[in-house]
Amino acid sequence: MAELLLAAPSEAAMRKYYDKLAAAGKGLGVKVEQIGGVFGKGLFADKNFQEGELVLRESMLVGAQHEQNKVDALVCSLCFRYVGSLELQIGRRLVSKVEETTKFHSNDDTGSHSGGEDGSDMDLTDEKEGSDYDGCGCDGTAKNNKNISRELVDSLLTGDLHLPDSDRFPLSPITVCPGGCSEDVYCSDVCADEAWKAYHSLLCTGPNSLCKNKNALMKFKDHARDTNDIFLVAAQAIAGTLLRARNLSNEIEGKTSQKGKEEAREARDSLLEAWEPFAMGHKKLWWEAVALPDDVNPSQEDSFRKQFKELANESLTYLKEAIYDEEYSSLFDLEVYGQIIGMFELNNLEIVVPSPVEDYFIHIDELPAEQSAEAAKITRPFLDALGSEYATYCNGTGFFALQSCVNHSCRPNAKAFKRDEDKDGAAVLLATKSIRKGEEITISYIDENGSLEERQAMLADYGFTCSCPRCVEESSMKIFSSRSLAGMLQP
Ligand SMILES: C[S@@+](CC[C@H](N)C(=O)[O-])C[C@H]1O[C@@H](n2cnc3c(N)ncnc32)[C@H](O)[C@@H]1O
Repeated sequence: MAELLLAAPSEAAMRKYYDKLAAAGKGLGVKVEQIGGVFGKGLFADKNFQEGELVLRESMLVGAQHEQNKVDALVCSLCFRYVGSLELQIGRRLVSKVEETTKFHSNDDTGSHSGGEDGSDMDLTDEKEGSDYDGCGCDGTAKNNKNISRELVDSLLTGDLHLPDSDRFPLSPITVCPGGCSEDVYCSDVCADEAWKAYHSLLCTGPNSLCKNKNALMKFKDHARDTNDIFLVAAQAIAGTLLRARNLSNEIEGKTSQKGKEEAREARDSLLEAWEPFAMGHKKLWWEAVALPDDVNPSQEDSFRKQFKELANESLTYLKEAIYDEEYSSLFDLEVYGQIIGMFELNNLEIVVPSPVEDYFIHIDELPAEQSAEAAKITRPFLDALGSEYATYCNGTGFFALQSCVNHSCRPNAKAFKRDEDKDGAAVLLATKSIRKGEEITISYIDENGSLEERQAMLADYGFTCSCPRCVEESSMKIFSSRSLAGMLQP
């Protein structure tokens, strides 16, 4: 049965799936076509696009914010929109800094802040001469930061301190997880409900979770956080497929009363249908897809790949303990797990959502001089305490049905670009030149300004040798010129 999940989909199945997406209004004006050869399938224009026009805006199928980014940005777990308030976003970031400072300067007498009575002209920092982070063992970027008191940070967290003009940057109030876990928050009931139905009901560690072994689930999550958070995205794919397959089976069961063999066939058909979005993605086993880092000796390649396989096996063992379902056992096959993660490795999109915190400080800076100076009396200490990290964005990784079909070109006609209205985790592509109906839509996975050799080296990390028209032209020019040179050198 696992072989069925691992098999490449037929062209007819592929066409049916992408036509279904088009009928559902996904990717208006584009279509997926089989190209063949090294290119596999690609995304094509189904109408003419002008330069600068939106080509694609698509929500992710599965995805997660990077674990280490969670303190920098509190976002909806489903759509990645910032939530809460600006004060909360800033306060959360500063808590960890205060903790770091307390840890490393626990013997310092930094005192409490000395503010004016009304708070309007107070010096909000706890800065002490020479008390910057220098030499405290924090990371390099923190060296520019200035200290701030825990009380002030708390006033941001509790909402007691309202920053000037922050209401111009409203964020959606936090919607908590319906399962009662504190790991995931949402921007609305709609997102909370969608995530719950799509995968979270099985991956929630809260009291209402449908996971049968929360202890194992917690171990699975800890393992992913300690090793590679791509496992968390893979778990969404497995849990989502499982939930969809169960629902489809229930629907069929409702229509028929046949038992035995028929039931087994229903389970298989439901699983294959539920697996469809992942069946379509370009895949390779993860431990075979990861590029060999420069610092690993090629003679060690086998053991390097074995370690990745072992890591995937550990992760899958925990996940199995947590949510295994005998009826859909093939979903928990190591090769299937390896293919899912490999698919993310080859197709994933790094998601970046610009921060309202950055927009806010820019806004304060750009206010008329007097207003800006007045506001800065309150905001400057927070900006100083945040240091260069004030502009840190939300980032994560996601898998998208249509965007994952876009091939690379060193002479692309589109680019991934977030417009002002794209303050979420959607994938957005804009045309960088006019694109005619029927033309393939391509983006550059790398900085395409380098030489042929530089580009090929960068693309080696993506696991393929580029065969785009520019590379083909430049390679043949190179062959031609080296042949001419050889001819000239011949006696
Ligand atoms: C994100 S996927 C693009 C969709 C893919 N062609 C498919 O069939 O699903 C990236 C993979 O497409 C292939 N590919 C994309 N651009 C290519 C290029 N310029 N030259 C050769 N292969 C390319 C490589 O196999 C690469 O790993």
